[in-house]
Amino acid sequence: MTDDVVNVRGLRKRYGDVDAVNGVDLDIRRGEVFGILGPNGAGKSTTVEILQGHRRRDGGDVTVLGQDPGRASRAWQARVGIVWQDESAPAELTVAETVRHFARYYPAPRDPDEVVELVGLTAKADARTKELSGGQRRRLDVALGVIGGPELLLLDEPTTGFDPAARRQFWSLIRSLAAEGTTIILTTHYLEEAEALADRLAVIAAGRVVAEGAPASLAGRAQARATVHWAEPDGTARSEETDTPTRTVAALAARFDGEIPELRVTRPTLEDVYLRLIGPTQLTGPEDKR
Ligand SMILES: Nc1ncnc2c1ncn2[C@@H]1O[C@H](COP(=O)(O)OP(=O)(O)OP(=O)(O)O)[C@@H](O)[C@H]1O
Repeated sequence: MTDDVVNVRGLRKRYGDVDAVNGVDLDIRRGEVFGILGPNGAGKSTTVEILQGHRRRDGGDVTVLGQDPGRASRAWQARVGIVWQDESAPAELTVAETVRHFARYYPAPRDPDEVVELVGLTAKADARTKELSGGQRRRLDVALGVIGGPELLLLDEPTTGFDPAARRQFWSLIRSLAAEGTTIILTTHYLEEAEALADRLAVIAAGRVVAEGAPASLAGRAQARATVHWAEPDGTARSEETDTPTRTVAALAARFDGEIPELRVTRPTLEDVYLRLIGPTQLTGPEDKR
């Protein structure tokens, strides 16, 4: 018996002559925060839409919470929460009214006041949704995604347009949902966000998974050589790639007889490995999306 919430094998989706998803495999475990990265047009949103049953696939096998999303029941739909890009709540209702309104669609909803509190909108509970800032509106979208008490929450680029403080607050919201046992799948273009939140990541490029793993070890990152940087007494910047940075630093410390000027030891960042994975052809610019 597997404890996977999502199993995808050979997923394919074609729009006209565009292979949007071209053989994606994914296994996502219960309770995991799973990040999907990839350049514009890579097939991330299409994949997430298929997982939610919003879009039909052209090929492959997909199981989400034990069912095929293409043929899922209403009861199954209540177990999957979703936060789309550019969601819009009814403009004239207040935050509290909107959340209570959406709660009625679910057989076993969470407490609306508790959900408003969870997303940090208690102070805005009586504000009309049209009076909310972009970040506050996004929090309301998340509230609507979780009001049904989903086992699986799908978030497509949830923090686009957030200021840095709002993004941090959103991260703690995601962490508290994960701590409650919700499985979370999110797409993002923010590598820092992927690194902060995801237990595992998949990088999708041109409709395929090109790498998968924990952020710290993705694409051999954990085994990558370190680079030791320092400055010579005349100010010349120097660096050396090495498998044994401690030994290099010790040798430098002996040579400098104490503090090593401008000493830094670096390893490839997630952005370094990501850019290498997606390859130069993906860096020519964002393609037209729809
Ligand atoms: N409804 C549609 N009709 C036709 N083509 C589409 C449609 N939706 C997506 N596509 C195309 O499918 C490909 C994958 O799009 P998708 O939205 O899944 O990418 P994405 O990885 O989510 O991109 P982004 O990071 O820009 O949101 C793109 O080439 C896009 O132009």
